[in-house]
Amino acid sequence: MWRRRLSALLPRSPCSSSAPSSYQQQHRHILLPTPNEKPLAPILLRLFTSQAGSDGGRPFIAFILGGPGSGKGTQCSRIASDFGFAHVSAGDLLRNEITSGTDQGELILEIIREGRIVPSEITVELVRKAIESTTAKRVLIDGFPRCEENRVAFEKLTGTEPDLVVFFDCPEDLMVKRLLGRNQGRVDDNIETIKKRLKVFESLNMPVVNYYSSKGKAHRINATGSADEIFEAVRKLFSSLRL
Ligand SMILES: Nc1ncnc2c1ncn2[C@@H]1O[C@H](COP(=O)(O)OP(=O)(O)O)[C@@H](O)[C@H]1O
Ligand SMILES: O=c1ccn([C@@H]2O[C@H](COP(=O)(O)OP(=O)(O)O)[C@@H](O)[C@H]2O)c(=O)[nH]1
Ligand SMILES: [Mg+2]
Repeated sequence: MWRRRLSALLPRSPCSSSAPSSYQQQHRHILLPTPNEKPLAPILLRLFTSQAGSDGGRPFIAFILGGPGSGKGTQCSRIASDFGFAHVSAGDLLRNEITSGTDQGELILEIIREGRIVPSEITVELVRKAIESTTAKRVLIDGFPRCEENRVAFEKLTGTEPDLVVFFDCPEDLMVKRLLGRNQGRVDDNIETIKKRLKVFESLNMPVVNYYSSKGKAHRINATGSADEIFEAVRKLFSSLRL
């Protein structure tokens, strides 16, 4: 099921930026069913949980979403060590392509430098391979899908949907502050690129969160406290899963 041809499956609309409407900007939290830190659909969740991670089938898959600097990577490391998940960071997979100097590395660097979204053909393949090559029964996909086209491409290629989606909700000023203090020498952690990434987040990432919210799969976590405080909410959510 993982080996269908991706180019034939991609939807027509690419992941290009378009400005969010002022309604979307002002009401993005309302688009989520109920802002809370509890599972929105425990019954559905159990249903999916029982289908994943067993008998050589696919692992349990959790998409971890949120704006740049919302703390996805930080919380994923903690979930991985406390709940036995493999941590697949889409951004790290793309950066590995750059550092290993693959054919697509230059294109990826250019796109990341500009805060845009790498074509689905590239990212979905990297994510699929990472999921396939892990022996873990539970996998966190950190920072993917980044747009509706990514989501559709992933779901068609793999024939599967995530079992769980976590959305780290954080105000922009806090995300900017964290990114400017990240100090990892990233080409995209400068104020010009950060502004572009925030626009891309609102216009292209949020529709993915809203899509999964409408299906009762997305769980909003308030990402404003300390990393410890946020992880308390995360721990509650993951403890409630039947893994
Ligand atoms: N709750 C928090 N409070 C303060 N700083 C944080 C918190 N969570 C993460 N950070 C820091 O903010 C920066 C961005 O966090 P990171 O986990 O890389 O976010 P993301 O993967 O969403 O971009 C990092 O330097 C990280 O150490
Ligand atoms: O599925 C993905 C994940 C990342 N990126 C690119 O990689 C950058 C860094 O992503 P990462 O998730 O590492 O950034 P974070 O949100 O964690 O700061 C993004 O801005 C995009 O340019 C992408 O195109 N598709
Ligand atoms: Mg990250």
